[in-house]
Amino acid sequence: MTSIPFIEFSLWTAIEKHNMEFDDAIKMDLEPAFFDREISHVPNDSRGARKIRNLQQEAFKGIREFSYESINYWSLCSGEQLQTEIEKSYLFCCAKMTPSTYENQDYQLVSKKMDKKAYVLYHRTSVTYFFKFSKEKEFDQKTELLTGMIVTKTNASEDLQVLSYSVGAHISPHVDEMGFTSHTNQPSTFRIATWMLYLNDVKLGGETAFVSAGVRAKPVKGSAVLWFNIFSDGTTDWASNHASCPILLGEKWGADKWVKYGAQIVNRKCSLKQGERYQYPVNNVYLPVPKIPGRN
Ligand SMILES: O=C(O)CCC(=O)C(=O)O
Ligand SMILES: [Fe+2]
Repeated sequence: MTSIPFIEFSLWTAIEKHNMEFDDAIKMDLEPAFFDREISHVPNDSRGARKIRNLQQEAFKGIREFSYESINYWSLCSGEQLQTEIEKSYLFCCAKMTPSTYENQDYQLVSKKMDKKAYVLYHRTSVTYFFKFSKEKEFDQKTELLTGMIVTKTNASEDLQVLSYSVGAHISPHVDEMGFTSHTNQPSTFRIATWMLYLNDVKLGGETAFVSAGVRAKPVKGSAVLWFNIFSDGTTDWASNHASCPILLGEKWGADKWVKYGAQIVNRKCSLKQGERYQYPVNNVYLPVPKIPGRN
């Protein structure tokens, strides 16, 4: 049987080894795995880790380019405010719903169907599972109502993907759709938009961090975030680059509904210009489209 002193010894050895390597490496692009060190305040934490993090954060403050995605990732996850007032004013509430009419029903719809066929990937330490909702249109109809997009038609959206995160789990920065940027799949299958639901309240951490847009969404049970992944010419919009911050306390449950490009063609015009963002009406008024730093 393993003794407590042996576990303690192993733990301290691991921490020391980690710190030594960390201080040697002087990494400019830290992996998210290093991220929670600052927050959990591991005793004898590496001084190098703290110093580098603070220096980087100071140096790259406000620069939200692709190459600084890790820095922006921890900054957002640590609670830093990266958006300007003008940028903040572009965010709006799609629909005001009372939690009782909306979130409870979705939560039940989801939990009723859960089974064990979930999987984990390295850069996503959450567990994910796709539901077969082919016969249940109720959820898709609600999504349609709330997003103003076409969701219920055949091939208009993917099956709901449910995500479950335990303590420490995270998803690294990524985009949900590469569009014409990297592959030659049928454009109709592109994930034009992501509609992400939060199914529980997370005690600490677990925010969705938009590393390029410089904003994070706190998981609040019954709320959802909608964002577009591609420009109207079908190429990647790197402003949609996002991640899930590590869970520090509690657990996180979420669900992604990916809406497809093909089905939207009737009410969303293609653009003749490169890199143009979609415009969509809020209370029948078309809002200005913000310029957000992307990859280039
Ligand atoms: O859980 C989150 O906040 C983000 C999830 C996500 O990015 C994804 O499933 O693609
Ligand atoms: Fe994603």
